[in-house]
Amino acid sequence: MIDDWILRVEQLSKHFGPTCPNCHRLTGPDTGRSQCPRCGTVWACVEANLQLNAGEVLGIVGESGSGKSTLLQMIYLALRPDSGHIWYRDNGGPPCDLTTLDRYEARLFRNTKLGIVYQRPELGLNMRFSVGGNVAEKLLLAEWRHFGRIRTRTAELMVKTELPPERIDDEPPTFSGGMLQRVQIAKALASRPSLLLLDEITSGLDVSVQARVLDLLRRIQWEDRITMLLVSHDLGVVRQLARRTIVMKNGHIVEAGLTDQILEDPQHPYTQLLVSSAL
Ligand SMILES: Nc1ncnc2c1ncn2[C@@H]1O[C@H](COP(=O)(O)OP(=O)(O)OP(=O)(O)O)[C@@H](O)[C@H]1O
Repeated sequence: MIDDWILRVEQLSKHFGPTCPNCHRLTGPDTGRSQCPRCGTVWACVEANLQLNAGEVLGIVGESGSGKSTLLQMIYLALRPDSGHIWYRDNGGPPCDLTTLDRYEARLFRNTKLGIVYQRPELGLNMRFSVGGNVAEKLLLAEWRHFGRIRTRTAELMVKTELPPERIDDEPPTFSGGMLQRVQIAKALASRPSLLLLDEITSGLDVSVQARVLDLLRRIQWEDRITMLLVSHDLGVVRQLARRTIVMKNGHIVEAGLTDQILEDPQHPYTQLLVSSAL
């Protein structure tokens, strides 16, 4: 099981700004800052390491600005890291460093092997396309060419994500908030990705709607054994899905371990604060 990894992130870093010799001393969890007060550089993600095993859900928690989305966007190959590696392997095959892919290879990888769902549906969906059009967009980018098969796959995905298939030609603005998240999930799953990235997908939803989306993800994970990376500022959400969790603060991973253990016996003072505020 230990060796059953599909994604391994090594020393991954990203900053925004010019940098100066004081940056490292003046930023990070000990200082409570991500932004260097001398030169203004934001250290969004610093030397992050993580491993995702096939079929598991890994949670990433941390306050706003701690670097969760930056880390996710680098893994989604939408943001180039400054340094570090993102190793990927299929079924125990030879590892490939995704940071070495050119733009065309990265786009194809993203469209075939990865799916992403955002907090804001307009980031994941084309709001002027119908549900069918959105799923077709993803599948065409993954090099599906047969219209009939695309249509059948869309109807299948709508059933899977508990959307009425007769609404296949309706546009996103006519759906409710919870339904929009399910449309995003349908689109993200279209090409049967190996890894599903979830960025604050239940934030802003009513508690009952949130519970239904989380139930759906739990069922999908159980049925398809799909590997998921779940980003949330809410430990309560992560606890429901993720067996392991990493905690980020000011661009750094400050704690990692089994979610239950983190909740019961948090080690880092910041995690202790997170846990006490979640209780
Ligand atoms: N393109 C950018 N240019 C400059 N700074 C950026 C850019 N993208 C992110 N940042 C900064 O990097 C830091 C980490 O941001 P990030 O969005 O990764 O945090 P987060 O933990 O996902 O927060 P949130 O939950 O609010 O999205 C923040 O200080 C943010 O302002």
